[in-house]
Amino acid sequence: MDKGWGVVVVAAGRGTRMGTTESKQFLLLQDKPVFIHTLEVFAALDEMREIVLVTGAGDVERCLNWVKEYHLESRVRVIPGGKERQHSVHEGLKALGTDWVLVHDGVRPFINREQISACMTTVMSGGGAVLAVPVKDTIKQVNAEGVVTATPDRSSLWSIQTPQAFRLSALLHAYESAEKDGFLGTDDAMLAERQGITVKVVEGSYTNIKLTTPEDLQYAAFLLRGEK
Ligand SMILES: Nc1ccn([C@@H]2O[C@H](COP(=O)(O)OP(=O)(O)OP(=O)(O)O)[C@@H](O)[C@H]2O)c(=O)n1
Ligand SMILES: C[C@](O)(CO)[C@H](O)COP(=O)(O)O
Repeated sequence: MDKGWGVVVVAAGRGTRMGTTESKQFLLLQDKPVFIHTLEVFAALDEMREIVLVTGAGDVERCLNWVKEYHLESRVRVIPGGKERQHSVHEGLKALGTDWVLVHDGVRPFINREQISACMTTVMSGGGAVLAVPVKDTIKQVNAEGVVTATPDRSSLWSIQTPQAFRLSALLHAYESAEKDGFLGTDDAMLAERQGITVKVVEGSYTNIKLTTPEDLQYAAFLLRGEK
């Protein structure tokens, strides 16, 4: 029997680039913590059998309190993460018992049901599926002296987002292999690609931003006024 879908929502980072005292996943947008906005999107999907929130060891308790405050306790488990995003995702994957998994950044609160469904549909035809948008700027490779060394063809460049969808067993294997080899990637697909897994992009939206630097907060507030 198919054990369905689970999602790992990672929210164990420190948000160094945001520069706020409070970690960015706990900042309030319209009086609600960023990660709660994110969780609510997944919790509203009936097909999401398991939802695991991964947060800092010292934040588990307050996350559980928020989860209760927003009536998500029957849907969401909270576990501690690790030093890097990859370690946090790995902990989340180990906590799941589903056949399929989505990995999503807790600090991407503008994900929507249609984009999640598109990733789920795509991955079920094989390999992996990641939400992404074509890059809009010209991209240049620049060396340590600030000199341009290459201008890659923009038509083949995509900016990669989350969710990233896989068969759980395949992604777990990729994570174990990366750990054994001491390989650290910046997204989940990189680890799958190392295993020869074909990863497809699913065209998403430029509004599925990752809250990373301070100006993202103003844009997020603007988006929220229009969307929610
Ligand atoms: N050890 C870590 C590091 C990151 N993340 C999560 O991974 C997502 C994307 O990471 P990023 O934007 O880099 O978050 P931070 O690591 O918090 O930011 P920074 O690199 O600026 O410190 C975030 O939801 C973040 O909480 C995590 O769960 N565990
Ligand atoms: C996974 C990710 O959000 C895809 O864009 C991104 O790679 C996370 O990277 P970061 O270095 O943790 O910001």
